[in-house]
Amino acid sequence: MSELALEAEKFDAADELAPLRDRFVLDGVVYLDGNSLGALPAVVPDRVADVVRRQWGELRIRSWDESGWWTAPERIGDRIAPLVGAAPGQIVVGDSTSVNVFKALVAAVRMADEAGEGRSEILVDATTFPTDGYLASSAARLTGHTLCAVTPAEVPAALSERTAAVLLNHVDYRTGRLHDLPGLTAAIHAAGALAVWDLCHSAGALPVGLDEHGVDLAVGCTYKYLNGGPGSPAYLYVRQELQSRFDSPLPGWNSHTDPFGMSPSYAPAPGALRGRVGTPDILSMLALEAALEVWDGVSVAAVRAKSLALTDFFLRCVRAYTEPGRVESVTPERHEERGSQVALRCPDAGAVMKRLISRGVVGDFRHPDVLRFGFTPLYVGFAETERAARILAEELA
Ligand SMILES: Cc1ncc(COP(=O)(O)O)c(C=O)c1O
Ligand SMILES: Nc1c(O)cccc1C(=O)C[C@H](N)C(=O)O
Repeated sequence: MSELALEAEKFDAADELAPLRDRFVLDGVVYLDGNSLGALPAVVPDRVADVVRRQWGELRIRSWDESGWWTAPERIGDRIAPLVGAAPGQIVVGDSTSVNVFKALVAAVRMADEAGEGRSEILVDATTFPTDGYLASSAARLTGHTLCAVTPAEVPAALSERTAAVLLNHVDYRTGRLHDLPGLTAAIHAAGALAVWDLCHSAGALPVGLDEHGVDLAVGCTYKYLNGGPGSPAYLYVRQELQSRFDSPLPGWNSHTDPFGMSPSYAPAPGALRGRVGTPDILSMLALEAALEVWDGVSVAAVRAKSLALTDFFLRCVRAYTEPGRVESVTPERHEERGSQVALRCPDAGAVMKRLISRGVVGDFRHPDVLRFGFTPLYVGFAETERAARILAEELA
């Protein structure tokens, strides 16, 4: 056994999160793709069966009240809140991340407009996951603002008295770079603008501190590190002090203060409920609620510590096993700048990832030349991390 393999055994033996793996349905595959689709939590299948057979099949319409269907978006939002550092009453679950990006950004721009300072520009992360960029462009056209794409590092210099809102990714989906949410939020506020953060690649992998850092609005998906399942609903955070000014661009009847009053005129509900739109997708939403039970008793700080240990160890193994220069890591070395993934560049990344998957090491290929490995500390261990690096080196040889 190699020295690194022995080291991995010691790390696994000392890993206080290791028992959590039993809360998931996993096989012998090394699953390093939880940043695209989290693994299935073991409680989910029976819960979904109960929702379908009993709540829907037997209680039928009564379940909107008796099974808590109607209030699921805010109840599950409160379950996500501690994972992203938010007090209750500020998060609703529903719709996709894309839709929530639109709601959050347009609402932010409307708040800025309302202040009457003539702020005419939106800044968007030039390195963003594409959907945010497309939606920012549409939001800018709809609100009559100009859109300026800058990298997160360029944001402080790009801010001005013209800036209305800034849309940023907390962790870059391609490189795994963790951006400075506290520092950038403070800079955005100092310029008098609003900060909207996309937490898709950070929530469930590291502490976010939404309340602590005064983030204005945030969105995120639940199918990555929150393991909610394919297409599980996303969430929208609206800071409490801003909720009364949150003017949704999608004011559906579910966000009406009296939905069953069936009034022809719209009057928004108080609080985070304003972020709701239409009827929630109950099957996905209750699968997510069950999935969130894996977090019972788990500290995000411990998850972060293990995530950094795993990514450090993977980088060490890759360097030890792979011919120098064969791959180049585009993931920052500094812990303060690293999310929960390692991204390695090589010209034949697409073909290499196909071979890796066929050998039971599942990561992602991201266009044009990135091998992406996501580390979900709740179920990934050190021995399999070493094995992944060893098989990768064989495939790169
Ligand atoms: C940063 C980021 N934003 C948004 C999305 C997509 O959101 P949606 O769930 O709407 O497809 C993803 C991944 O799919 C993402 O990585
Ligand atoms: N949402 C996805 C999907 O529906 C199919 C395949 C992948 C995804 C993803 O989530 C991709 C992911 N956001 C990424 O960072 O690449």
